[in-house]
Amino acid sequence: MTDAIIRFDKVVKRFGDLTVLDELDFEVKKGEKVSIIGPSGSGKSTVLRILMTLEGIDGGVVYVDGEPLWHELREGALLPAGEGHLRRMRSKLGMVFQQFNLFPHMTVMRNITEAPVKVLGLSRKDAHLRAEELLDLVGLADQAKKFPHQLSGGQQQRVGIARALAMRPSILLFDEPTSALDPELVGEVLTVIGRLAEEHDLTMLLVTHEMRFAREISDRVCFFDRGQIREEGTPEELFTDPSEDRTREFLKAILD
Ligand SMILES: Nc1ncnc2c1ncn2[C@@H]1O[C@H](COP(=O)(O)OP(=O)(O)OP(=O)(O)O)[C@@H](O)[C@H]1O
Repeated sequence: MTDAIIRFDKVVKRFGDLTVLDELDFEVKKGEKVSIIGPSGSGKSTVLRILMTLEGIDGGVVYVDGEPLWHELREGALLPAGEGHLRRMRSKLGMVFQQFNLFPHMTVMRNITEAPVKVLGLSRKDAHLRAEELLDLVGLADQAKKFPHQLSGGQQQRVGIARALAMRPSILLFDEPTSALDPELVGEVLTVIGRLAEEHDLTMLLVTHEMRFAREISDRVCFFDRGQIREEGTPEELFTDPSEDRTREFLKAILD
């Protein structure tokens, strides 16, 4: 038995001839905050996209909350999952995207309440009350009636975070949430993510090129290279005393 809420067990992912994940073993414990860093093209975003059921897998098994994500156990055999199973499993996870992905024609409030009403079946009133709490949490209580184009990138990303939280996921995934932002707007988004990291029950998995997050907020940092975890440890261990040459080279290039 393991207390992992996310477990990749020898997961293989290919795009044509390209093997992006090569029998990847990877675990995240409940409540843990984990950063994935590594060179471009090493498969970091693919890990998140598989968890969000946006990409299938070609081998191995992914477990979320103790259940196979891409498979269903039927009569003792692991068979490909049906749409109902995927939908149920997907509801455990929320994702914050690099490009915010807000609905441009909807107000901030509507962006946050739409899925809870349509997917979770919440009443408009309950969804609205919850959205107000979340807007407060991300420091945007006075922006509910605005449209995305009336907000800065940092504000849009904070709406993106509120929107993901509105679905009450137990796991929150972040795919380079600050890389589309002007440098002066990164801090406000990091502050909100840092606040969320104090929530013990929320599991967070973050792909980032922003070493401040990896350093300050995560319990564990994983260095990805060519579809494998080459090295992992606490931020202290990985940033101050990496044991692998590849990690050292990567950190030197990114921190110089
Ligand atoms: N839908 C796709 N079709 C074909 N190749 C893909 C697809 N998605 C990703 N890839 C390739 O898979 C590899 C891993 O992509 P992925 O986005 O996971 O990398 P990454 O580590 O997140 O990179 P980056 O830091 O640049 O975002 C890359 O070589 C990419 O070009």
